[in-house]
Amino acid sequence: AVTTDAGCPTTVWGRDPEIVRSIASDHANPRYLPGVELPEALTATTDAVGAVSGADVVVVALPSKVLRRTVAPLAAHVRPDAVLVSLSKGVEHGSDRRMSEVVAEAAGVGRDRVAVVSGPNLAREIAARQPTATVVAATTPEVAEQVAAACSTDYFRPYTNTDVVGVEIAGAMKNVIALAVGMAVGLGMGDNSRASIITRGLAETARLGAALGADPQTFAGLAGMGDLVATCTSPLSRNRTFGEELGRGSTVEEVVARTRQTAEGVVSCGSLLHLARSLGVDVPITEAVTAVVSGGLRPEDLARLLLSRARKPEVE
Ligand SMILES: NC(=O)C1=CN([C@@H]2O[C@H](COP(=O)(O)OP(=O)(O)OC[C@H]3O[C@@H](n4cnc5c(N)ncnc54)[C@H](O)[C@@H]3O)[C@@H](O)[C@H]2O)C=CC1
Ligand SMILES: O=C(CO)COP(=O)(O)O
Repeated sequence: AVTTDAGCPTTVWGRDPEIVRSIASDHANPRYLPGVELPEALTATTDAVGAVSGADVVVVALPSKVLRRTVAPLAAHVRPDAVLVSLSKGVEHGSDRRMSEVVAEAAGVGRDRVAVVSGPNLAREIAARQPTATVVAATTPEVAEQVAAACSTDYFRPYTNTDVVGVEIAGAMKNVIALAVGMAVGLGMGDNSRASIITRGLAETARLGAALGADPQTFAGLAGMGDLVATCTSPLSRNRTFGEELGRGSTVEEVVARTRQTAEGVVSCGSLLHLARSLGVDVPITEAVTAVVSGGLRPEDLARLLLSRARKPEVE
């Protein structure tokens, strides 16, 4: 919808013929965006090859788990000069690859042709055209600017950045931190606990980013603090809501069974922990969340575990 509003003819691909028909004919997606009116100019198709063939920008908005296998069959149909854009927030299980790396590999294109859009961008609020800002990151300013121009509207303001690593690590980590905040809320903890987890979550995100060569300033920006605050404080966040249900006593399996959409933090906390350990980076909140998700720790023991760690300087 944003690219359509930005004046770019846009086609959405979907697997479910009923949803595709509804987007194309009724300008609505009652399953995912009830009550939202989509732009009349937005078209939709179940033909993925038709959707990507000829497109100069291909936007990939898939759960991290299915990204590689969904993009790979389309590789031969992507225009050689097309730019691919990843909206996905996670780290691939098994390879620890960032989403833009997975897109580049699956599509068989250079990393300089893959951009990332990430920021405080809850889908429902954007669909309702509520004002927000975001970050478009690409290895070159030219590609970032091309994508920014394609999604710039009077309610959606993109800022460009060439720190792809920082933007993606921030987007993946904030989901894990939102799970921890959700657990605290579900357990009845208040604003001090929430703010402490958000702030120390940002500290461990920046530490991991630094070890991967990210620009420290990215973490104070929209894709860092901005998205972290939006996700950790919004009832619209699937990750925070998932954490809340864990905090109230549900098991991971029970919440997964009840949830139709993806809570990426559950999928990627283990990979992020693995990545951090391989670099010798301390990520205590991610470690605790991974322990809860894998069944090795009860949410009610999470605070005690984090607070009993050895004292240390705030800034190291
Ligand atoms: N929903 C949101 O507010 C935002 C989501 N993101 C990120 O975007 C990514 C996608 O998120 P959502 O759209 O919310 O996820 P979702 O769980 O709603 O799924 C997105 C779409 O992928 C389709 N899909 C699922 N499995 C598939 C498969 N095997 N093959 C092809 N398509 C499949 C689903 O049918 C759905 O239409 C995630 O990484 C998320 O972190 C980023 C910013 C905001
Ligand atoms: O990434 C998001 C907002 O920027 C969406 O968060 P959730 O995946 O937790 O719903």
